[in-house]
Amino acid sequence: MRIATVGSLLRQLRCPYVTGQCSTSASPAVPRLDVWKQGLRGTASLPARSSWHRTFRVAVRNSAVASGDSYSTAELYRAVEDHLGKLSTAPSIPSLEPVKVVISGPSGVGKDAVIKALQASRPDLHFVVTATSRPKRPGEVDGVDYYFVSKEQFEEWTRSEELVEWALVYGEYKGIPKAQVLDALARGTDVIFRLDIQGAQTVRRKFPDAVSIFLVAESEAALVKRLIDRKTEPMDKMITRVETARQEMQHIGEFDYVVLNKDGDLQGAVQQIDAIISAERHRTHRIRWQDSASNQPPNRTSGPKHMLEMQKC
Ligand SMILES: Nc1ncnc2c1ncn2[C@@H]1O[C@H](COP(=O)(O)OP(=O)(O)OP(=O)(O)O)[C@@H](O)[C@H]1O
Repeated sequence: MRIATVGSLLRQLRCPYVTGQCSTSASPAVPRLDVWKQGLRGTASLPARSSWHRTFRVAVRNSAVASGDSYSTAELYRAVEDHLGKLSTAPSIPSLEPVKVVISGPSGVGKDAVIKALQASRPDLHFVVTATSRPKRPGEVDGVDYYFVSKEQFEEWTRSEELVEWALVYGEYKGIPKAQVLDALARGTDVIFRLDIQGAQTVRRKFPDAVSIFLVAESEAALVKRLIDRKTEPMDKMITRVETARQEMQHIGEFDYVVLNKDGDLQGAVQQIDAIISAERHRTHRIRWQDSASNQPPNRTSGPKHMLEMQKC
């Protein structure tokens, strides 16, 4: 039996030096290259369903020997490096650009409820804490649900441009302090914004790559029932909210996704939002390639000359 190293075999099998026949086998599971060169016959089997550099087996036979031989993983790994140059151990995904997610929808649809439930299941996300001048509702915690600040303090922040966005909504200020957002993004943490329609428009203008989700109830009637049950608004304010909600529904088309927050199925809405965030996290344009100024994956196609030659056969 005549045994060659994989490297030397492949060198011998290079197509330009082959005299005689060069063909791939008919079996799609194990493409095979049969080569005759003078007195030597070589067979390279390339298992197609596994990572070829780990399982690549080469049996070399001269015309007198019927069976092949196999090599250890380390030998094969070395042979592959021999052939293609040093294999890179750099991570395939160096790092990912964090996702900015805007969750919006009409008043009473359940933005706060959804975000609270999402917080419990996704502690890895940064949930932007909005600052507001409205009074605290029972059960709300300063710094957790909102930063509750005075109108004077809020106006001072707007003057010193310390807010990503802000608005006067139903006579109260609401806005997002800048520092927490920039800090989270710098740490590579995904950021979730909870915003009304107006705020969502501003944030999308400032962060055009933000992913926006519009939350809806199953009907206008269901939305009003939620507002009534919440017992936080007097009748005149509630009517204003419902009127505004009608106008806000016209903006659905500006958003990337719509999620139904069905009555009694808060978790269903949370799961859908979770799935959207996960999918968005895996978009290829979020990969930050560190070894290229153009943010492109490194080019590793220059090495495998023999493989390319084999494919040409
Ligand atoms: N899927 C649901 N099923 C039943 N009730 C819900 C659901 N989602 C939210 N709610 C209830 O509806 C009411 C309104 O929800 P929430 O306060 O979260 O709305 P919101 O969109 O944040 O409103 P606003 O913009 O006015 O602050 C709350 O009492 C909440 O508990």
